[in-house]
Amino acid sequence: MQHFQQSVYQLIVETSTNLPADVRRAIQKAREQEDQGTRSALSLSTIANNIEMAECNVSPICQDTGMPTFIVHTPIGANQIVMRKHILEAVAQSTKDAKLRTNSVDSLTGANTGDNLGPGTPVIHFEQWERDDIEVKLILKGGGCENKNIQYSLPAELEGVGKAGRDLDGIRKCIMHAVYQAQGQGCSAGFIGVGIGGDRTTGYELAKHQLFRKVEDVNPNEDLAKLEDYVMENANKLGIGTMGFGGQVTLLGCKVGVMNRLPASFFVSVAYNCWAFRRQGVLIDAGSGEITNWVYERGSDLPMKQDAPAAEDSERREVVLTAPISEEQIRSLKVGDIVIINGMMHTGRDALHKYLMDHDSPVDLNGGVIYHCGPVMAKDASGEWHVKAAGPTTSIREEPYQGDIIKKFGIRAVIGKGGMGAKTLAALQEHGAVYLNAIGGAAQYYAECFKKVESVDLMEFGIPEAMWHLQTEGFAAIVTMDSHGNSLHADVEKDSLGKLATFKEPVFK
Ligand SMILES: O=C(O)C[C@H](O)C(=O)O
Ligand code: SF4
Repeated sequence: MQHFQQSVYQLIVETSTNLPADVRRAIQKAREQEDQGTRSALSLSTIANNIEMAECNVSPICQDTGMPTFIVHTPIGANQIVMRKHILEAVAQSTKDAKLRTNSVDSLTGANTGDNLGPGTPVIHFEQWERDDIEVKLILKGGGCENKNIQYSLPAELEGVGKAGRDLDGIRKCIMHAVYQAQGQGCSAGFIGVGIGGDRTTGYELAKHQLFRKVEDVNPNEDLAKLEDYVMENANKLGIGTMGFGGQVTLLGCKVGVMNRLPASFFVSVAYNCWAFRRQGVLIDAGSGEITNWVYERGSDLPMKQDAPAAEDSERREVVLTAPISEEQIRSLKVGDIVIINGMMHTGRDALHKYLMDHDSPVDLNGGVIYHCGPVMAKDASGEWHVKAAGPTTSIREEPYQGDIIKKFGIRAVIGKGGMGAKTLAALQEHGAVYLNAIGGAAQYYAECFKKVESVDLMEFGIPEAMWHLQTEGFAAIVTMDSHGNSLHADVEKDSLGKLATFKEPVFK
């Protein structure tokens, strides 16, 4: 077992930096289905580029490397205590090497352990099997899509689709609703794992286990196979599209599992996974600890097709802005414009927004740009910081604070993903600011725009939550909420709710 730790390390690096071939094929297919030249199609091209960049840079596809969750099958009699120790060491090492973000945070104090180890993290499940080798599977599921998981207790009355009973048709309605409620916030197009039955805990566990199925497999249960096909065909009619920009492809995969339940309970649990569907596995020789095979076809076998330059779209304006930005420049922007940002950008997410409510900002934010982002950073030998992965985080979490902070500090642009709510929209209008949607998960693509790390404040919040001051060049994002009261997110949500309602009539009797 000399090489076991190194094998697990290799698995972590591969999972974080190289999407497997079945996931790549699903994304490739989505690109073929999406209308060319639309916002969703352009975003899918960026996603495809980002996948290639991550593989080439051996750096995280998305900065949120999620909750590392291992499922380990061992031969009878194998020493699981030693294996656990090696897995923890491999996790700490890959964090140190910036292959994983420092993602383990004390829930009460907010302190980041800095090595991804702590109570409950990582998650390791051991199971024995009657084979001589070891199998280690790993999923890195990010927090943003985890927040879009949902559990239904049937019977229920659901927005859009109405009554959902304790039968296959009720389950169908739950799944359609689950895709709708995620909107673009979990970085659609996504994959869903569904668990029918169990209790609240095992239902979710079953749902997550479905994510380990290969994208192209067929459910052995005929009813569930039909349900999966139905969802794959119809969820895309909701029109949510990539990142919630509207479009033809909203869902890339649907896998449903079933287990028994208690007479009183009927749970339908849905695990939503973003397009950055990072899961891989290895078979390991129990004697040497060396990898003998990969469980999922590796991504390197299927390069993502690169696009010819996108066709000119006369409807879409491209505006270059250098921070600090004036109110006049902002007022001239409208939903749909592409903005290219140069100059200084400041990261800020959950801890910073709460902090700024009753503290001064460490730097002048007048005319400034706030980026909802928790990057992966690495320090070189000379002590200089470098951005290793830096896509946007889900902005809606800052909704309680954002409007007040924009006005208090004179911020002109907020960049994030998934959109924000009515309070922020009103503040954008009142103060003269915009919300720009960046492409979630495109962490390598955006990291390249940060030419220099100027400085950092509030490091006591930990690397992802600190306020990084970044010299930026050519950061492209789309205006999805402008200073005239328009919100693409509100429009897509309303439109998709209307579409959801068309799935109200029974299908499985
Ligand atoms: O934590 C992050 O950086 C992103 C998160 O996964 C999100 O989708 O909001
Ligand atoms: S930012 Fe998007 S792609 Fe990255 S983990 Fe979160 S949901 Fe997934």
